[in-house]
Amino acid sequence: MDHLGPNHFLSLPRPDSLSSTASNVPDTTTLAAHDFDVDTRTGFLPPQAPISRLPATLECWEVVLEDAIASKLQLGEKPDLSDGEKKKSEEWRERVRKLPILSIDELKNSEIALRRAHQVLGWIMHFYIHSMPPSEAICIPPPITLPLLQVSAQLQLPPVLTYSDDVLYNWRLDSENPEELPTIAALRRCQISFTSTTDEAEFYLVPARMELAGVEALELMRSTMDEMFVGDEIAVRRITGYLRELADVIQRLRELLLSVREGCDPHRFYNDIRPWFRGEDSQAGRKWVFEGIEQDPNLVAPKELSGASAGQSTLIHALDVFLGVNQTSKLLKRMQTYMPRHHRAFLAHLANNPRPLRDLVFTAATSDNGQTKDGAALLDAYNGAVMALKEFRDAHMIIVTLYVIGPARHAQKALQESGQPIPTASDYVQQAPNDDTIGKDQEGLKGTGGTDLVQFLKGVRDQTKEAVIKI
Ligand code: HEM
Repeated sequence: MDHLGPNHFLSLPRPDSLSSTASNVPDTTTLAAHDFDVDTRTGFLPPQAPISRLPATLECWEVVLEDAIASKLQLGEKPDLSDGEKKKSEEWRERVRKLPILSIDELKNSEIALRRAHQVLGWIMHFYIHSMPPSEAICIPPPITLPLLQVSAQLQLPPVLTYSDDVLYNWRLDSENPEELPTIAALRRCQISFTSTTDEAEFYLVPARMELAGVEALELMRSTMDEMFVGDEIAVRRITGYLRELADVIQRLRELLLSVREGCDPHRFYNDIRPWFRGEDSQAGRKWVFEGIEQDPNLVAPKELSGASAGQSTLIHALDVFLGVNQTSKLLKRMQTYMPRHHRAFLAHLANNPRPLRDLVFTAATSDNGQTKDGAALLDAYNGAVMALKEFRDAHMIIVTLYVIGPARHAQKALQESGQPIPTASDYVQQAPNDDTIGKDQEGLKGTGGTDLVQFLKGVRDQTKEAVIKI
């Protein structure tokens, strides 16, 4: 934490979130709610490289994670695992079970150390679960259960790898200078990965670069909101300009998204990388049992755990909220609970804007019993930004087809030919039980063509398009 200024809110002593009503504890939560942990230069990414080591007393977590990476643990579901690989993986899991149960008290004063602990413990847990043979029950041992659940409670995050663990706080710079800000060009290395491949690193770095490109969008949102406060004719003209710029930024986000094809091979991604960060809800009903949870009466067993997804990127949700796109998918909403709480607060702040952009556009475009020139230009700029977001989602569907649906069909065909059981659609999309958008029909969920995933993404894309204002 040394590199953050002493007045940065993340440097202040943090209250124990489980006992924040104590009168002698400084309440920094209000302060945090004002700051939102959004940097004017780096947006939702932290301005300085995340720490890469926990305090010395927790070193054994770092070491056991390093071991997993160095020994190239394989997915337990791989059909062609050698006896040596199986043994190596069982021995590593044995080491995890024998770890001491360590206290997290030392971390409680540092948001940044807590983040690293969530990341390291989450990564160990995913290695543990997904290196197991698929026939075994999933029991997470107490040395992981207790600190992971305690750290997660402090951060108000679910005890599972999230987008913040694998993207927001998972990069490093080549520079020796800890003050150096990340740039799109400089983001070339991640901190932790399952496979140590450049494909996996690119899968994390592409969205990180998008977060940086999105800083301009956040700035445009802020300027727009300032102008909306004024609300006169000049403000309308300025907002028109900002919305045109916003459409360009979204267009750049689209190009960056498509650039994932340059560094990440779709079949390697689908077969070797993606299975590692599956959550409990993509495990065909295999429950995750958190052993030892009863040892801490403050802990509660999580109800549902989805794997990490860029769907948890606050930036994309912020674009929806700002433009007034009415997203009704419960899955999309649920993804917000996987975001850092300050970023969730940022979304809530945007959503509670007393002067919604759409209202202004509608009023300006319909005033004077007809379209004024300025009103018509604003309407055009607004619709342009909405359509840019729709085109971003079209591009995202191309990526999902290339990286998930295509390889899934390929794998399914190979399985059919080999006579083995066919996977369910839960392999393709994180399920939200009773979600309004996906898989109402359980038969549909059992389909193997990824149709539910397509329906979900199409639904979100179509709702974006519906935000276009027609007068
Ligand atoms: C190879 C790259 C990618 C793949 C394979 C992929 C796959 C998926 C999948 C399967 C979903 C459905 C929900 C889930 O299972 O999590 C999803 C949703 C989503 N992804 Fe991606 N994704 C990729 C890259 C990205 C990037 C770089 C971003 C932007 C930072 C992004 C943003 C989203 C968003 C916002 C959603 C929620 C649906 C929406 O708002 O349109 N994805 N993605």
